[in-house]
Amino acid sequence: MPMRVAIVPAGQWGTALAVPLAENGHAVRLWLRRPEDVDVFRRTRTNPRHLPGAPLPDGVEAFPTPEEALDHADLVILGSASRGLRDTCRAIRAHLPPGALVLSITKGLEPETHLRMSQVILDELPEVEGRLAVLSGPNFAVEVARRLPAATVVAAGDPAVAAAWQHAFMGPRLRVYTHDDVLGVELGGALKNVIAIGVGISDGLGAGENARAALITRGMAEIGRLGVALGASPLTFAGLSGVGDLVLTCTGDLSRNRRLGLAIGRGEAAEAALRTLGTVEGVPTARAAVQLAREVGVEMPITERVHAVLFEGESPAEGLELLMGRDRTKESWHVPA
Ligand SMILES: NC(=O)C1=CN([C@@H]2O[C@H](COP(=O)(O)OP(=O)(O)OC[C@H]3O[C@@H](n4cnc5c(N)ncnc54)[C@H](O)[C@@H]3O)[C@@H](O)[C@H]2O)C=CC1
Ligand SMILES: O=C(CO)COP(=O)(O)O
Repeated sequence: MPMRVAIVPAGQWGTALAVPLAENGHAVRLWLRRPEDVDVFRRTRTNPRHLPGAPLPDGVEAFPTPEEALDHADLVILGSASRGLRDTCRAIRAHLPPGALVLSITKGLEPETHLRMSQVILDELPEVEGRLAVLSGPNFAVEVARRLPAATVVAAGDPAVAAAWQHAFMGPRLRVYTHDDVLGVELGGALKNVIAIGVGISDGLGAGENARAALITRGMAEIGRLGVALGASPLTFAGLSGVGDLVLTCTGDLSRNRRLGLAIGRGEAAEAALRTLGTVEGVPTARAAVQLAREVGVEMPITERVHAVLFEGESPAEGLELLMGRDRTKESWHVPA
């Protein structure tokens, strides 16, 4: 049955997700935060600020206010970067249709509170408890918008909620799997961005392909270690939202996190790279992840080094040397009792 879907706000990822939804016959409304972007959309049917060169199908409309975008919505997608998610929740609260299902597509941890994105949403919008799901997986927005084949995961506490989103999105170009481990799915999507910065740094330094594979694999180990300590199921990290997204982001040059790392590894200024790249979620997430890992007493050596390079003036070469010089250990996801 065709539904009304609001994407609030629609950045690169939210705009791309309008494509499979509209192709499934749903009426999609985008909230574009700058009114001039709405004018451009109405003339060109594109969102050039966030997703240039990707014309959107009939059935997608753009509006300058959340109120208009959310009017009679059955399904609501929160599409902000992590830094704007709280403000987004506050901006939509008064206009959120009662009973609408809500989906988080944001990958990150809040630096000040270490909360996952679904926890931030519930903090601001407690009334959506039971109606909230998260989507995460190996998905570059530009490829989804170009209708290249992709697979992703929707996780929710209530299987019927996850199934509703699966039904809304699933089509010939997008496979959607459901999951019940919200914590594990969200952590995989958030923490892999930090490792992708690390792999980019290593590649930018010219450390080689052996180093890249080692960082990806040991990165998975430390993500799993933190995840399990926090209560996630270890097998979640073997799935699309875990190793799937980690591999994509660490190896795909479309990744902004990887590209930030590449720039740093080549000796370029991080600030300049960040200005060009825009949203790079691994930066704020690195802060939260390091503190969270210390709080629960698990080691995240790669995340620690990325944090030190980003925020403590450590050089990429020093970071690599420190990783290589760590004490001998066994290969495990060992979590202290
Ligand atoms: N672009 C991609 O390929 C994918 C992105 N994601 C995730 O989706 C999330 C959004 O990323 P993109 O759409 O790529 O970023 P983007 O930079 O294209 O869009 C960010 C959106 O957040 C809004 N925003 C930024 N600061 C805000 C604030 N202070 N208050 C309210 N709104 C604010 C912007 O207006 C824009 O609509 C990120 O967490 C990212 O990790 C997930 C999968 C794929
Ligand atoms: O999450 C993503 C791919 O799954 C997008 O990666 P970047 O945010 O690094 O571009």
